[in-house]
Amino acid sequence: MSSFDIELNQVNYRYEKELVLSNITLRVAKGDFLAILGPNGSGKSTLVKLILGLIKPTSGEIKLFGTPIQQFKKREWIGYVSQKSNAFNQRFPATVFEVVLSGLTKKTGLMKKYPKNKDNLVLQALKSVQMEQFIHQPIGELSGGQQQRIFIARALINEPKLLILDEPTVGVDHENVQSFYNMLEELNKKQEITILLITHDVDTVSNRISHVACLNKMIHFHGYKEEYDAMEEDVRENWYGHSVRKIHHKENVT
Ligand SMILES: Nc1ncnc2c1ncn2[C@@H]1O[C@H](COP(=O)(O)OP(=O)(O)OP(=O)(O)O)[C@@H](O)[C@H]1O
Repeated sequence: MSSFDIELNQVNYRYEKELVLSNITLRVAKGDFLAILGPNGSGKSTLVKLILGLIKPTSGEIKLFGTPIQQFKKREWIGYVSQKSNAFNQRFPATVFEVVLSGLTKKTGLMKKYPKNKDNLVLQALKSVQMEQFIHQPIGELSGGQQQRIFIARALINEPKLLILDEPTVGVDHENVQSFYNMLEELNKKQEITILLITHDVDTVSNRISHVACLNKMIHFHGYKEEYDAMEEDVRENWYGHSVRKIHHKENVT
């Protein structure tokens, strides 16, 4: 069995006439914490849609946990949190418990009921994101950052091996962004969950990630975070299309 959680080989994708992703070859190993960087419209969300199986590549091959995506059945191994998750208004009629439970994909029995230990599963997922004290609260009463943690718990209830996050800190205030990334780091290091994170927030997340991939229609760089840090600024600007801030990760330690 392949040691890669995600493997893309020479993947192309076009919407109508526009080639959005070109010759993408990318491998994400178990335990990697990969940040995908790229300017607006560079194909980041399209790449995620391909990995989630929501769209099919125009050409090329995608494997998940060593299995071609067409045959891959273990959907519960992959948790996904989008940037728009944290958008409930105050009156949304669901509690934190209900939102987390709704993420459970495996149900038991003929009638597809929730398992007997469902309360415990919800509690464990909430503990992983340090939100267990909010279990009975209406979701709409939580802040954007807290809601985003609840959506991560919703993904964690299936005990995924891989977590995909599309700009999860959009709408999260600056103070809470650091603790949000601390939590992701813990999930990665302690629970050994592989993380693929789309972000513009390179500076803040820099301490936590192991790898960086720079995408702008094609993969311009994929390697260890240290190699990315060592790259000259003008090289990065070349693929990014405009100036990008250099990472000073040691200054960001909390
Ligand atoms: N459903 C669609 N139909 C046609 N073109 C699309 C569609 N979705 C995205 N595109 C185009 O594909 C390109 C890549 O879009 P994508 O959303 O993957 O980029 P992105 O890197 O996620 O952007 P952002 O950072 O702004 O979210 C863009 O040129 C976009 O206009």
